[in-house]
Amino acid sequence: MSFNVNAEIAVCGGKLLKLSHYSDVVNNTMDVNIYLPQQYFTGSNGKPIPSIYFLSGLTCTPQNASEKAFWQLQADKYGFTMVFPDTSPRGEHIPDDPAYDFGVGAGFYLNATQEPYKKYFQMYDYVHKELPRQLNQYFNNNKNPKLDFLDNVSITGHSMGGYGALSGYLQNYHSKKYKSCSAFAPIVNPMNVPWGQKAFKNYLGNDRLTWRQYDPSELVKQVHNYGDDKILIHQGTKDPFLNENLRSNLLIEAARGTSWEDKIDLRMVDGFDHSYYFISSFVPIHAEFHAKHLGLI
Ligand SMILES: N[C@@H](CCC(=O)N[C@@H](CS)C(=O)NCC(=O)O)C(=O)O
Repeated sequence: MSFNVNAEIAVCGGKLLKLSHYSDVVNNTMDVNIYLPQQYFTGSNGKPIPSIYFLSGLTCTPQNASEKAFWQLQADKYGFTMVFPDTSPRGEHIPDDPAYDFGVGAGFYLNATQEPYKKYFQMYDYVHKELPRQLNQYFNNNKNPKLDFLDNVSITGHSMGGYGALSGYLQNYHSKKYKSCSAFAPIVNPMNVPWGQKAFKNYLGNDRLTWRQYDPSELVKQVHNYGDDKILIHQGTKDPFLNENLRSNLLIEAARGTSWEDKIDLRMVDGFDHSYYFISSFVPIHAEFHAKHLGLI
């Protein structure tokens, strides 16, 4: 398994690598950006450098967050690597939809079971399994890890990617795959909102039972929080998608009476919209939250 280095860009104290590689699970070439913090170059006291995976929202490539979220300053401050995966496979041959909310740029971080999507849209296995394995192999040659992509890792994301982070964290909660999870303006209950219903119906079929394995508001009822773990969420009050598609209060309601009650720290922030102006404003708080769980502070 190998990566092509398409660009190596000096940012803050480290380097942003724009990579592409072949994914066997999505049967396609995938782009991914990695920010290596300054500690990678100056030394991290012999400890492997942990990673945070940032899952982006609808229409995004790995570039949006790399250019506009300002994670790099935080990565240098605490000493973690950032991984920015793409939101779907891309290319003329990838089944798409005329609208921005489905198909290319809208993989919804799940494993499609329906034609014609299932051959390529296996984004759950890609993000949570194959990509970390391939990164480990490429950067560490499977020994003496200098960069930790597998064990001491956390996950976050925005909008569709916020849902992807919550869903992936909860689905892998019992194996402690992720040390912590946060989200910016996530779709918290995809089964019950238009963006999610369109995606789940087309990728997973009409049987709503199969949708539940991915829905954060269902997963909080199924997955027991045995470790007093908290999830951090920021949501802007002037987000144009809040009332129809994001509906963050539904997660709080779903968690009521479960082991996640009072464990979801939803912070409604006055006047913020859905954009990277909003995301970048709260990245420092999320960075500190994850840095604590990754043992960096
Ligand atoms: N108005 C957007 C709707 C989609 C959207 O707002 N996407 C968010 C994620 S859900 C985003 O991050 N867009 C790219 C950006 O702001 O850089 C479009 O049609 O492109």
